[in-house]
Amino acid sequence: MNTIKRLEKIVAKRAGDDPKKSYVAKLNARGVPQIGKKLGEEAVEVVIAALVENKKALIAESADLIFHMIMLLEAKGLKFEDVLQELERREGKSGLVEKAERKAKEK
Ligand SMILES: N=c1c2ncn([C@@H]3O[C@H](COP(=O)(O)OP(=O)(O)OP(=O)(O)O)[C@@H](O)[C@H]3O)c2ncn1[C@@H]1O[C@H](COP(=O)(O)O)[C@@H](O)[C@H]1O
Repeated sequence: MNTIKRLEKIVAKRAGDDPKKSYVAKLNARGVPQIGKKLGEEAVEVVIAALVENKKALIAESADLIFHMIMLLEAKGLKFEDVLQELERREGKSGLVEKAERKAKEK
């Protein structure tokens, strides 16, 4: 089983545990708005690490970001696999082409 899947299992298992004993349980108990807030903070920390810190810091902040993304997806009944499927669906289509098509539809 890969790392993401193992982590998802842990997050799902811990979600309803005692908030005093588990970070996942504690944040999960605060609901989607707080998980989302934390995710946003971690995204900012990734950008700061990329701009002014070293590669080790960027890796650590990226891990925090992905971990909290997994928590948010779990809270919404989704899996990382759902995101991977969307990325796979987009494979082979340039972002520039996709945007042009979307803009044309909006007209
Ligand atoms: N991968 C992670 C993981 N990554 C990051 N974090 C926590 O996410 C938080 C990141 O927030 P910050 O960097 O802002 O640090 P903070 O201490 O919260 O800072 P402030 O909020 O005080 O500003 C820290 O508390 C980290 O410990 C994680 N907590 C848990 N996991 C995984 O989840 C499992 C279950 O954890 P528990 O639920 O705590 O048992 C663990 O075994 C790990 O596998």
